[in-house]
Amino acid sequence: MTLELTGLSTGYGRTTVVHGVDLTVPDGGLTAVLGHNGAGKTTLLRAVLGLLPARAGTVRLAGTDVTGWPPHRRVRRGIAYVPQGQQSFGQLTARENLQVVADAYGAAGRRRTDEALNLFPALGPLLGRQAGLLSGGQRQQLAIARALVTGPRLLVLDEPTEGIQPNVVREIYDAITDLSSGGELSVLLVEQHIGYAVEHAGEYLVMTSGRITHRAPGGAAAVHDAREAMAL
Ligand SMILES: Nc1ncnc2c1ncn2[C@@H]1O[C@H](COP(=O)(O)OP(=O)(O)OP(=O)(O)O)[C@@H](O)[C@H]1O
Repeated sequence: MTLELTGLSTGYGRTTVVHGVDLTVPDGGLTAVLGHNGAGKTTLLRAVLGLLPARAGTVRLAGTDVTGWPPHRRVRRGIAYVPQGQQSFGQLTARENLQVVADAYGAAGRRRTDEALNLFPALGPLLGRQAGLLSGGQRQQLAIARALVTGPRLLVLDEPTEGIQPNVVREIYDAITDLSSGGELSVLLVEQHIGYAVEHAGEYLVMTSGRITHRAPGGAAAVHDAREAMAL
């Protein structure tokens, strides 16, 4: 599902944090937003989800202007959001974390649970373990798997590899790439760590102090330029 932001501004109280952002995630595409701490990346995602109102500009999903829509309506339209910090229900097992979502979707939920577990095979042996006892990387995989059980058409990921060891980062990116290359799911990704994100992105954007200061096609050859743009 395409996402198009035009001139999007948002913020908190009297402070505008995100200024006039133009961004597109094409159908089945992966767009990455890079930026240092405090650049406004999470704030941008909150406006995409409708958790913060737009102060200017528009948010379009599959061509529909959803700028005034509340979050639950956007979710019904097909957005799934995985916030920063590998959140899960810590007291529940990994299996129960998936089930609470799957139950709302009946047979489709069960089928999508199986698909998500195929995508993250490391979770299989851990299903009986309390989510709070999983490692950060395992919890992140569980959080993405749970989002997938909703059957999204646009997956919004906030720093999915923060604090996660490199081999697990690779597993997570392999899964994300599998998903977006299937053509049915679009991905909007926020990252501080550049390598994998730029390599896998169709387009990447650098955000500095709430503004997009650089944008270019992604790919392995683009990683060097992205690092330079981030260093400016
Ligand atoms: N709930 C809030 N109320 C007021 N200001 C906030 C709130 N959340 C974030 N901010 C401010 O908005 C600015 C952007 O924060 P944001 O979390 O969007 O940055 P970020 O690029 O996602 O950073 P990080 O990479 O550290 O997560 C910061 O100056 C931050 O202090």
